Amino acid sequence: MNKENSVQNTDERLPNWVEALPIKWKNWLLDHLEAEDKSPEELGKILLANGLKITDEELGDFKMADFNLSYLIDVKKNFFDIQEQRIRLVTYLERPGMCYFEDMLSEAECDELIHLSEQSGEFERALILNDETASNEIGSHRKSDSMCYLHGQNPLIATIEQRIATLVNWPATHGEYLQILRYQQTGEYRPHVDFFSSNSPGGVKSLSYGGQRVATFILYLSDVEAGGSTKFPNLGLEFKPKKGAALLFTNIDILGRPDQNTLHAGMPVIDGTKYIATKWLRERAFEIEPTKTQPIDSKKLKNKKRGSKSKR
Ligand SMILES: O=C(O)CCC(=O)C(=O)O
Ligand SMILES: [Fe+2]
Repeated sequence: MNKENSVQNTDERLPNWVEALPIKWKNWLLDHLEAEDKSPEELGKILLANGLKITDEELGDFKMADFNLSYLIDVKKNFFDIQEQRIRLVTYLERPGMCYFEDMLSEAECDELIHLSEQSGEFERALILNDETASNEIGSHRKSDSMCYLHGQNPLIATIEQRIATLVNWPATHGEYLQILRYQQTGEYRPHVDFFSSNSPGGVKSLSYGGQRVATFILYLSDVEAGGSTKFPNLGLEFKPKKGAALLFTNIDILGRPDQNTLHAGMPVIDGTKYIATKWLRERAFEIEPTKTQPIDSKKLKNKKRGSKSKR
């Protein structure tokens, strides 16, 4: 085949990321699309495995079009050694993509994160997004306190963000600020989904900050005497909080569409206090202006930004 022609005749139905490929790789891909029974995504993976370098921005819709659990985690492996921590992959589900890890954080890290968060004096009643008004409000179906940390705000946060990023092969910048939640007795988060709807003012506003929440990563910072599990009613699955463990689940299906099967709840705490940290992975880099931030209010985040600069 004439290489020049093959480039000009690019099939309009091909995903956008094909256009971003260097000419040599693009020709290879077009040739193989004709000759083999493989999708562009499968061929794209072969290119990546063979040394193709492409920026995250260019890769954007490739990730979305081909998003599944194996994109984030090599589930053949039983453990991952990252930053002197041996993280054990205990169990996983293909669809929706879900992984349960133990020893994601050490006991000392869990204790330090709880201590730092309590000491900050920043815990406030957690808010929920009102899809219609696009504002964040107190709601009876979310009863917990929350606070959050900016990217790399202190060495512990930087370490945890980097560990998550390495584990799931997703840049730390492409995630929301790490949120800490505290549920006291009777605290709960009734069934909800974490993805945003593109049909509501609230969803559209949230999507404008870095795109969809492609996955949720929950770190369990404490054991809880009774109650407090994370329950997926459509899947018949329930995870009890275990100090240092973590749960990863994808919020979109393999075609990039929000997955209703990810409906989940933080069940009422019956005895004890439940602390978790949540990192939502976004399609793109996440950075929001202090005045637009959620759930902490603007003044606090401004002070935090000043504070974190002077401390560094
Ligand atoms: O508390 C839990 O186990 C789940 C938390 C949760 O779903 C959330 O913060 O979005
Ligand atoms: Fe959630």
